[in-house]
Amino acid sequence: MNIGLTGGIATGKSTVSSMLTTKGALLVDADVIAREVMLPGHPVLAEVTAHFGQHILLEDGTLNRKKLGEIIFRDPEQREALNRITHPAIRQEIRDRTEAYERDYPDRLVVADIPLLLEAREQYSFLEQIVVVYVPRELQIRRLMDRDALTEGQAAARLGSQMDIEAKKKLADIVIDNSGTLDETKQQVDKLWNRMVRV
Ligand SMILES: CC(C)(COP(=O)(O)OP(=O)(O)OC[C@H]1O[C@@H](n2cnc3c(N)ncnc32)[C@H](O)[C@@H]1O)[C@@H](O)C(=O)NCCC(=O)NCCS
Ligand SMILES: Nc1ncnc2c1ncn2[C@@H]1O[C@H](COP(=O)(O)OP(=O)(O)OP(=O)(O)O)[C@@H](O)[C@H]1O
Repeated sequence: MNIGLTGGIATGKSTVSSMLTTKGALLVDADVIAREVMLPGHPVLAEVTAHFGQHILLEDGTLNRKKLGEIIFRDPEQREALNRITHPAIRQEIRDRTEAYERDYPDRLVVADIPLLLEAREQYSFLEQIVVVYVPRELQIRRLMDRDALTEGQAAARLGSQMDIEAKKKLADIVIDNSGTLDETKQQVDKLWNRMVRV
């Protein structure tokens, strides 16, 4: 039993996924996997460095995330190049971990938190229900600016790197509206839980 949890940048996926894990769900987090493939020694980081150059590394050989982010959030061609290198490995790992959890824990709900799920829906056909965590664009920009101390321009560039949140909402099986209080979001999460998990 699984769900794919998605939304736009800073719409509240982590907030919702932690509410679900508190209730007993198992989490597969695409951002965590994306960080793992960028660790020194991983072949994906080697390929990224071969494409972008040594200057995207810090002196200790780890990825300079700020620098790579500055390149790929403003240049669509470079972003696509990065996606072509990183996404196949990230997707495979998400699928392997989701299926392993389902096999080992058949009674638990497995939540795969994947920011770019709907940008590549056909690659994620193993996910049963798509849950979109939604807030209107203006609130998304404001929360992103506050959380990551970004200017409005930087925040808008990040939003522009992803499918629009209104389009994602239309593709959802289930929508969680996170524009209210955390308590209001929690109530929707409880409802989703009761619908998915037979206790
Ligand atoms: C570019 C990188 C180094 C920037 O790192 P940084 O620490 O600043 O951001 P972080 O990794 O926390 O990502 C924050 C959010 O940005 C968005 N985002 C990240 N990469 C992308 C991308 N290629 N396209 C669109 N949005 C993206 C996601 O919503 C993500 O949740 C990093 O995001 C990265 O390695 N991206 C490539 C892998 C990827 O696509 N990850 C996202 C989904 S699996
Ligand atoms: N209902 C809410 N009310 C107020 N602030 C909220 C609410 N939900 C989330 N936030 C805040 O908004 C920001 C974005 O939330 P969160 O980090 O969960 O988003 P995300 O979708 O996981 O982001 P990313 O795409 O970058 O991984 C955080 O600073 C979080 O504390």
